[in-house]
Amino acid sequence: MLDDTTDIRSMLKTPSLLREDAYLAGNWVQAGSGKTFGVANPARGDIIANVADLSREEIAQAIDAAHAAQPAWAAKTAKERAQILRRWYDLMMEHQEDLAILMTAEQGKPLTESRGEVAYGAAFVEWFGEEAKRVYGETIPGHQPDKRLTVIRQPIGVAAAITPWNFPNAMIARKVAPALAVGCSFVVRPASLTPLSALAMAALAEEAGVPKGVFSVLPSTSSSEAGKEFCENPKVRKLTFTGSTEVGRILLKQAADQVMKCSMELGGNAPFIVFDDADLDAAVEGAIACKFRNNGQTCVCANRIYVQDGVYDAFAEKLKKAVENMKVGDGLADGTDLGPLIEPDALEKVQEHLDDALSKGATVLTGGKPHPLGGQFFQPTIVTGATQDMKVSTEETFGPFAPLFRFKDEDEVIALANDTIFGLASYFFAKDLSRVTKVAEALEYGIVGVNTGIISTEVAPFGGVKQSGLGREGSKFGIEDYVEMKYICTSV
Ligand SMILES: NC(=O)C1=CN([C@@H]2O[C@H](COP(=O)(O)OP(=O)(O)OC[C@H]3O[C@@H](n4cnc5c(N)ncnc54)[C@H](OP(=O)(O)O)[C@@H]3O)[C@@H](O)[C@H]2O)C=CC1
Ligand SMILES: O=C(O)[C@H](O)CS(=O)(=O)O
Repeated sequence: MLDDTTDIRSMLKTPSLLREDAYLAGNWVQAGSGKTFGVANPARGDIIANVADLSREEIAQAIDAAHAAQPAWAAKTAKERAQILRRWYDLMMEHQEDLAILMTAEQGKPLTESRGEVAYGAAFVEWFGEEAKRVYGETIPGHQPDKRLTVIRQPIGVAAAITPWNFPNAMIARKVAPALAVGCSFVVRPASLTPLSALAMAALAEEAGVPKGVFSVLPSTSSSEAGKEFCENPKVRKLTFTGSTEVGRILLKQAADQVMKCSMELGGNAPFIVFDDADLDAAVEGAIACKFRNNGQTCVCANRIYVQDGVYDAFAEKLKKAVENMKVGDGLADGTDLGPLIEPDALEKVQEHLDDALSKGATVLTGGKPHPLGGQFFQPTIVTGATQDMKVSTEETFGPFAPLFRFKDEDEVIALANDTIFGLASYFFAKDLSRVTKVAEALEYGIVGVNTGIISTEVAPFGGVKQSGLGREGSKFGIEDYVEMKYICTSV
């Protein structure tokens, strides 16, 4: 374990961005119970902050405030809301370094990735500030001479969000930005492992002029209590969740009682396919980016790597060389490519998938055990001889584990790739135009990366099919989940 416990606050240009109070109805408050919970640095093990641990009653107070503040926020013009969102974007980018340091300190990803995530999250705020001004309606030719038909789109009301630890800024920004853009109010309960990024975002939103009550960040250790309040409180009109499919199911069941509008960004199990006509160097570059971003802790990362027989050995050798060049270490240290896993359970999951693969005939090509740094560090690992009966074929590893599968032809690999309950992201590398067209159409996924391992951008619709989710986030489509369509039939 690294023993450097440099105080994170001293690393910040604006130390006040490290907030330990909750942001509730426009006020910075401690929990009424006085309870707090520790936020650990996954690389060093030390506690870097003690954050207010709100009760369900306090979460309900934030919902009341959001409900009271929403009409005035919606009554602002789209341009007025857009200007505040633009100011928020500018502030996030002005404080990018501090937000990145806070993110690496609480989540572990390398500082370079944290900087990228801050810019990615801010880009949603910028994008939806612009989209705010384009929430158009329609007129429809009347069905009778005296009828005038119009369709308008209005903000749905109070939106409530539960977000994961792996992208503690962008997963909130991807939700709060469209919500505020159209005139909704928004409350979020961030993952208890990573509340600091969310609280820093709130501090900048407050500075940007988001009115009191319109946006609340509600840290708590009882995620189930927060989820129940969000699903059962009649003032909440919309639930948006990013996290595992398992928890998504729980929330959907809870939300059913109120027939609540839900957006679900859930788990994945991405296939990454290398055909024999692929540019192998590009495929290796794509595999590194896709598999090892955030140390493999992303829902869109390659979970299964399928390589056509003719290029299997060449690809494996090239990938091995690239992986062995990656530096494992503290995300705050220069040159780190791979940080720690978020918590001990995550390391155990990687070990479990590795052990299962080895027990079923796989062979370690590189890595294959916890890293000498100890703690939550694990060696980036490649195994060959992976087969469809292994756990990694049905479960998300969420770590630096790359299993290589062989395949013979297109039909075989499409069947293998689609053989999962998930359908979020998929990737393949090939040159033949006919093959690219056919395979992209045949993959049962919400997202297909062709000759690239990174697909994430605010301008495109992000989301899954099958049990990877409901709805889309980002792009012009992302705003739909925060408006209700109203049909007006006027007799003249
Ligand atoms: N499709 C997508 O865009 C994404 C999907 N994911 C998926 O999420 C998983 C990893 O993230 P992880 O955070 O561990 O996922 P979890 O689903 O365990 O947690 C996600 C969030 O839900 C909260 N939560 C857990 N149980 C409940 C409950 N019963 N009611 C309400 N909230 C609850 C957690 O709180 P706490 O942890 O504080 O207890 C956390 O804030 C992977 O499967 C990954 O693929 C992650 C990110 C993006
Ligand atoms: O949680 C995730 O894994 C993110 O949705 C991935 S991305 O949007 O950063 O690609």
